Amino acid sequence: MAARALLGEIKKRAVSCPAFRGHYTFRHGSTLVVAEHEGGVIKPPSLSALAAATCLPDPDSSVSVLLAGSGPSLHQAASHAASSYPSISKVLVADSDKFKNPLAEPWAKLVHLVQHSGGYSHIFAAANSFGKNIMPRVAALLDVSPITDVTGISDSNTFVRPIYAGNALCTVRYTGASPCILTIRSTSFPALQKSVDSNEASISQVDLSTLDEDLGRSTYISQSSQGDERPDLGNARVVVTGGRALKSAENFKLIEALAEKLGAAVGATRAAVDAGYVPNDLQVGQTGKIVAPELYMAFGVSGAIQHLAGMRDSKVIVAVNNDADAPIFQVADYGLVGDLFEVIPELLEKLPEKK
Ligand SMILES: Cc1cc2nc3c(=O)[nH]c(=O)nc-3n(C[C@H](O)[C@H](O)[C@H](O)COP(=O)(O)OP(=O)(O)OC[C@H]3O[C@@H](n4cnc5c(N)ncnc54)[C@H](O)[C@@H]3O)c2cc1C
Repeated sequence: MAARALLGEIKKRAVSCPAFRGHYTFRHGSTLVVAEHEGGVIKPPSLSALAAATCLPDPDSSVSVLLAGSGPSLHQAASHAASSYPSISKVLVADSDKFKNPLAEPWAKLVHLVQHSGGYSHIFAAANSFGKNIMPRVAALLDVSPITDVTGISDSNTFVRPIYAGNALCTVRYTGASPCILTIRSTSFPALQKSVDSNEASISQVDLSTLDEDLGRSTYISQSSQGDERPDLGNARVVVTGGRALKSAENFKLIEALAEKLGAAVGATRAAVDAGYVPNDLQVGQTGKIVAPELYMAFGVSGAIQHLAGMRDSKVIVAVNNDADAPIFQVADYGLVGDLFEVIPELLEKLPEKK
């Protein structure tokens, strides 16, 4: 590629990637994205990891995506990925019951196997429960140090990640051996969009004949999550969160009723989770989920630093608290000093019925 065209291509990538913070440097290699799928499509957090992978400023690099599991939905997801996203050059499919559930041991061995044959320079996954479960084990098997929770990419070896519960951003340079393993904060990289142009990435089956038979000691038992009628907390456009002030699981139903009316996901503080009002998969914060919805409504939430770490990137924050000095008001765009037991019933009464 002529130098001018090459530079143009790199600039184009930089412009299309909002989290690209860097200079135009070169790398040589290819990238693997370990992705989750559901219902025949790649899940949104993995699409964010794919978007991040396209931010690496090397026009000659290729992005492969690894999908694993079994059944028709795996193959549907592979065809969909291969035809919908021009930035994907190859889809690798590992079809086996061993990967039906996201258990870290078999998945890590799979990624290790794929890395062995592909020699990727970078391996990406979302920093959600899937990526956080699998990638540290992959890094240990490959004897490299992972960089977690990346929010920005400066160049192919330099990344930005939050520290001190999101109160500071740290720029880190990876100087270890290949591959560079990264987990990506999905809220910092808008999910890769489907293209109207048709794409024909190749689809290949991963040869599992050399996969280690000993796939670890963990056994999958079951998975429970919020009902299908509610949007997923990590990707919802609106989140309604309740804190300790709700006082009981029974009262927390007020938050659920409001979320229902707004078509929102329900969130909770750790204090509300610890008190048993709601299960811990609803916790937002440093040790819970990181969310960045268009609207975040917090009721009876003090705004502890560990909670803010999980929601401060929300576009509009609304807080209702009966203490005018509550720290949540420092990050809120709209604040109401009031009693949530009066405010929520009034909102429920005045908001129109969900269509
Ligand atoms: C290592 C570590 C990790 C943590 N991780 C997380 C995390 O991921 N997520 C998280 O949320 N926390 C986390 N925490 C806990 C965090 O420090 C706080 O304790 C927690 O967020 C407080 O929850 P809260 O706001 O519901 O409760 P409180 O701090 O008790 O606040 C309740 C608020 O409700 C208001 N209030 C009371 N009654 C009413 C009423 N009737 N109407 C309106 N307002 C009312 C009060 O004024 C108060 O501001 C972590 C702590 C540690 C040490």
